[in-house]
Amino acid sequence: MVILAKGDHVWLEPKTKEEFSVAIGAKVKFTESGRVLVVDDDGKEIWVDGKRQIRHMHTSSVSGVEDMIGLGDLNEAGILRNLFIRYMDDLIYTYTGSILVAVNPYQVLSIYTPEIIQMYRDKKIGELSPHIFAIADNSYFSMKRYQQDQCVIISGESGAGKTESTKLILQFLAAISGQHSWIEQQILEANPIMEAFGNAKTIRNDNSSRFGKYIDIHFNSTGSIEGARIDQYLLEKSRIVNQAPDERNYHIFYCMLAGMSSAEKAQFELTDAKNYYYLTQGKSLVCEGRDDAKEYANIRSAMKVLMFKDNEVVEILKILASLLHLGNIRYNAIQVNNIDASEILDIAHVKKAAQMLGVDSQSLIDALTTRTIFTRGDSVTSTMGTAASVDVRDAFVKGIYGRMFVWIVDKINEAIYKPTISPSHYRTSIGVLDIFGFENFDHNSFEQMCINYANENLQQFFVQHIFKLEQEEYNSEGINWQHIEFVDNQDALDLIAVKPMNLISLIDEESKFPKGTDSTLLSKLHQQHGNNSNYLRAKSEISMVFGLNHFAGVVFYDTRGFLEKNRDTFSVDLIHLIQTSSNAFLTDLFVSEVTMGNETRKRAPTLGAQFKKSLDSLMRTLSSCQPFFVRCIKPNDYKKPHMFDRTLCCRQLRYSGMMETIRIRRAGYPIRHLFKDFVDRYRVLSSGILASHKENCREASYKILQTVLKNADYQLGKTKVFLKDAQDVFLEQQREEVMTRKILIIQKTIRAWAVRRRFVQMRNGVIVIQRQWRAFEARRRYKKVNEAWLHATPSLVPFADTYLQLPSVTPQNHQLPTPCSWLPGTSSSEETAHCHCEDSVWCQSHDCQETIPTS
Ligand SMILES: Nc1ncnc2c1ncn2[C@@H]1O[C@H](COP(=O)(O)OP(=O)(O)OP(=O)(O)O)[C@@H](O)[C@H]1O
Repeated sequence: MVILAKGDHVWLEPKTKEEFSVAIGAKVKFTESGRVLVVDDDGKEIWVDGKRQIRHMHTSSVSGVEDMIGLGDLNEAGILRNLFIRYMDDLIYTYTGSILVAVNPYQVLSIYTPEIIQMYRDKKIGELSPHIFAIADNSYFSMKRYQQDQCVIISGESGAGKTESTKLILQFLAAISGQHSWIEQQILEANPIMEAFGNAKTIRNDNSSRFGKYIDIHFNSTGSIEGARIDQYLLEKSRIVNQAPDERNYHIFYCMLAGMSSAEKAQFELTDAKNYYYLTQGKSLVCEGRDDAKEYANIRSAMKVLMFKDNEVVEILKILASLLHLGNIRYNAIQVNNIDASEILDIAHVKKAAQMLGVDSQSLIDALTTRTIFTRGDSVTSTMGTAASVDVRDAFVKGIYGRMFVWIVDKINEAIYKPTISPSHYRTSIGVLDIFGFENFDHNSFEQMCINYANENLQQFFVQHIFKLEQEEYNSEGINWQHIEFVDNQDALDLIAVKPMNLISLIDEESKFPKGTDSTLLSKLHQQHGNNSNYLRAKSEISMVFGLNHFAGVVFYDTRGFLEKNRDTFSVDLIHLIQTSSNAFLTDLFVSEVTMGNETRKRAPTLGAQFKKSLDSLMRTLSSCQPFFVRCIKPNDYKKPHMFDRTLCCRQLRYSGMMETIRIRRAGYPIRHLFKDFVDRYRVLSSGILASHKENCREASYKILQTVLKNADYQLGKTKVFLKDAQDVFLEQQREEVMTRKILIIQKTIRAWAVRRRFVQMRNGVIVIQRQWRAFEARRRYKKVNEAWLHATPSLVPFADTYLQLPSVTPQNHQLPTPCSWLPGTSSSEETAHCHCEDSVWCQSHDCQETIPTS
């Protein structure tokens, strides 16, 4: 066990090694033989004996640092603790090199005021405390200075604060770049619209974005905003027809029903939210802290700012209303010619939906309850059971909403995107990517695979960038870095989407194959990739699951529903129905399908292919930019301030790829000290080295390294010493040993000095007491003798001459003998002092021969 003293900070290894358990920080409260009492960071008191691993905490981890690259304990535990102690002090932002880690405060902090925006203007990263504004400012500064496009990649899991961070960056850029122009206003106003149609209340986040987005802000040569462009990715469509308990559908539905006037509601034949099946499955109609009616007014005014025409808004509302009416359709199971079929009992909802969609009610009923199959030019119509009918209806609704969402984003882009006038038109941009983080749920489906594929791409991009940064530092310091290796995830990417017969292409192929099912897909995947180390087969043969070894861990995907989700199309009957629609807005949404006719399934690009295409384009854009990374961390699942769930945070840190930064640094020379700091800290290890300001620090550092590490694999750059972890640990140990020895000498000397000083004080005190006491005694005796003499002499005087041969003495001329030299008022610096009194009578009565110590 390490030697510990009260007040020492230590790392306490977890008792059991679970996936996300890491060492916790603790402070020694009490020590006794063989065990110590510590108080850990959660406030728990624990007795630790030799059985539990405990190690010293690096001084940098004790009170936290603003840039975690400077942490001596640059590992998960160190990072976690650093974030924890800062978070508890409301310091939600921390750097890891150039990466900003933002922990969601779940409270409004006064750190985003206009004054703070001004404060962060033209400041380098690290000049002020870490802040999202510092990232925004640096991207703006780099863009202007290097005339290069920039991007900020914001990632994190749901509720971690990505959308808030995106908004803050936009707010900062609008504030510092512009003159409060119309275009800035339009860009900022795009957000409420996108949030209304793409955000919803989930159990993790009351305002969860259910799509990914990339907002590219364009600047002119003077650095003013001249436009923007928004790309959206993978809207969660299943939410429109299905909500988990305590969750809501997209905000727009509730806002619309809460904010519409009665006349407007009557126009769309709408009532209250509680009356719609699509809005009530989660049994959560309201969202705490959100005023849906007020939001509706904001959305409408934002739509005005973004040039949505009144009739377009009406068409959107009409479509939304039609979806709600479609959701209320109930099916009844029946048999037609002994075949399962379904019928719609209450056709009032159908009528309302048909009216809004501009189609004939009976055609709508037919499209929702029957299916047409085309074989060799012939068509056969068959009935559908209730389950199939519900699926068709839901697919219809999802298809309409999904396309309308794309239309709305396009409409926003129409207002805010200004195409370049000529090839010589100067334009640079800052893109902000707010994208779903890595997902691994109990049940993962096709969407999770796409999301995780996107994250694999971003991880690859991130790792390459970080590695590049490392290389840049090594180059600028003149360090040889050739042998540094880093783990990249190219194999996983190859498996998912790059190499021939990759997963996405196999899924695509099977989606287009008429007899393709989820089972046939799974057996093809097994067959093709069964031997790939990144591909995992489920243990049970009947399981519909396969696993992928992602950079952040293994995820198992359930293939049930894969093909249907990937096809992302709906029945030919519905396409035909739309073709007949008098609602131009609706037919416009389906223009590509309508022109494709019966070939939809074969020719329409699948969801996987679309996603891959847009992701490839995104990656190309990002690759041409100078990137900044913001990793948002959700501190707890309860949306509460000052609550830090270590396991949850550890998982996010691992998934965020931050550990990869650490791994890359570890592969090289992770520990760097400026020469000056190195000399000041380790000069005790080599004799004859003075304080840094009196030395040539590079030479002094080399001398120290030679003394302690001899010719080990360390390097000296131009300004820093580059060390391996183990070397740093060894140096620290050596320093501790030397310091312990020196401290012992200092302690010994100080203790001896203190004891000696106390002894001398006491001895001097004793002498004073002795002296005073003896003086007092002497004076008392003298007085007694004197009095006795005075009494005795008058009675003896008459007989003096006759009987006694005494000198003639009278009371009048009587003189006292002189006191001894050691009486008060006399002093001597000699070792011993003797009485020098000449009066023998007096001296004998005072033991004048006694030796008196004087020091
Ligand atoms: N910097 C912040 N200051 C105050 N509150 C914040 C901050 N960041 C996030 N929050 C709070 O956390 C909530 C969730 O944040 P946000 O919507 O940005 O998460 P997200 O990562 O975008 O989630 P999702 O992926 O579900 O969209 C916000 O509604 C807000 O209440």
